Amino acid sequence: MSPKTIIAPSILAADFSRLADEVGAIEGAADWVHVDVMDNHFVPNLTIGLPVVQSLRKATTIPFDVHLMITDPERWAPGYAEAGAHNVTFHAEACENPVALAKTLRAAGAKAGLAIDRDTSVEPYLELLPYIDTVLIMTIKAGFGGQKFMPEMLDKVRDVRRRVSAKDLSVRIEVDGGIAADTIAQAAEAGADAFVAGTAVYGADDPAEAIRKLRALAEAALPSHD
Ligand SMILES: O=C(CO)[C@H](O)[C@H](O)COP(=O)(O)O
Repeated sequence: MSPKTIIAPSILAADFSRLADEVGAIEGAADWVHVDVMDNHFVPNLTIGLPVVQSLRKATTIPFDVHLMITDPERWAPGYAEAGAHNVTFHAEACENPVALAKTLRAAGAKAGLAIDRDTSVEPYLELLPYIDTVLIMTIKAGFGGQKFMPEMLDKVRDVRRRVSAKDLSVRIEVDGGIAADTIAQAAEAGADAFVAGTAVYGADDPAEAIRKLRALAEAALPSHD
């Protein structure tokens, strides 16, 4: 059975020279490792790509939650599924046919995620929910860690949660950007059940303890979706 709440630390805030150790520090505490892939086209920042993900996959048993902030996800996303990613999330703004790509990812053995950036309305994508496994709502503008959480993005979370409940769908609602001890409860109350946290985990003295605290705060605030 899947856990009620997913905490997914983002390695964007980790020390890239010691990635295997940084992932080791959250083993046993994190549900997923969130891997931010940026191409300096879709977003004005450049991080890591497939070779690093393939190597890091061998260093941990924690499922990978790959977030592709790239153009042309149709070309690259299947490779991450083949590399063993649990979820592969691509951006709605970068993809012409999200349902087709979701099918390809599922056929390659991964869950399919659809990400919605700050300036994109979620409304046109609600009808696609039956075809995807995770909706990732950006609570910042995609591209950089350490930004301030935008509570106004939570209306999108509420809209998705309403549709998921109304249609009795099995879709995770993930939030990403500025998630920390002082913001996670609001996101959980709005209906999120998966939480990406970079700075709040890797900026803490004890990343595993930071995850436990975030989980407790989220679960205390989580409404019942039954
Ligand atoms: O997708 C991202 C940036 O585009 C990161 O996952 C996100 O910013 C997490 O970092 P932080 O918790 O520090 O905000």
